[in-house]
Amino acid sequence: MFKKGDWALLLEEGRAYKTVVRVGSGKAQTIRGFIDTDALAGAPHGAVITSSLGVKFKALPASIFDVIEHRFKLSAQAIYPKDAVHIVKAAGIGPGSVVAEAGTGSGFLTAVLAWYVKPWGVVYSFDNRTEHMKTAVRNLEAVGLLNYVELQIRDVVKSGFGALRVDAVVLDMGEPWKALEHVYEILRPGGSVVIFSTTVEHMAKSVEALKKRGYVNISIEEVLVRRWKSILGELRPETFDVTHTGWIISARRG
Ligand SMILES: C[S@@+](CC[C@H](N)C(=O)[O-])C[C@H]1O[C@@H](n2cnc3c(N)ncnc32)[C@H](O)[C@@H]1O
Repeated sequence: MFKKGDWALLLEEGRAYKTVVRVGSGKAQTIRGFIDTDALAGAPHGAVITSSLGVKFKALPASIFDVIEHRFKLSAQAIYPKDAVHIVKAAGIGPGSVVAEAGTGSGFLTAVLAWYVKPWGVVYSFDNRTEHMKTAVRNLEAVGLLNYVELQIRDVVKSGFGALRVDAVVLDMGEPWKALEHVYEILRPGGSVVIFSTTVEHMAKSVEALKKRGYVNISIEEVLVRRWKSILGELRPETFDVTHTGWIISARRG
């Protein structure tokens, strides 16, 4: 049953349109008319709700990825979910992990990291720009994950990460190779560093710096996801899709 404050995924009946609304937040505007989200409070999962334009939606509990995709605000280029979950795997992150991240940006990746380290772990997340941090706070609050994140305004190239000891470090920032010296100081032996790079030049500099600093087990991976139409009689790849995002470079502190 939905309760006030839950996120609901609304699937238009018979069509591909979907959106996410917050239960009990009054009228929510969609391209199919207004939804009375108060009417969802107390309704069972799977209930049908009708918009002000008479369009019917099936309401299901939204996943963390539904909320990130439909409701997070963007103030810097964000990591796509396909890359975020692969970063989690590459860094060996799980419940209880202690992770440092730079930069926070809009907190898309931070939310995914926090989702995986909870309920015992923590994500220390750094950004040198206040305006991005404000967006991240708003996004993390929206999904109830702020308690698992320690945010700090800090230039990690100039000032490092402070006195931390972490299991993994994730870098999605300009010139991450310049932060690797500080990463080494906080990473426990055997811990993982993961760098997200969007260009070949960026990737080459990161790999070179990892080798120079003695990191081991360096690996470069790219996550390619091809979406297909799920309409019977039209089962084929989507015509338009995201083609390139970036490379995930991972290494261990030896
Ligand atoms: C591409 S965005 C990160 C997006 C984030 N991973 C997400 O999924 O929302 C890069 C961020 O790195 C921050 N940044 C760049 N250089 C930095 C530095 N030296 N120290 C800390 N943060 C830095 C920028 O301010 C920016 O917010």
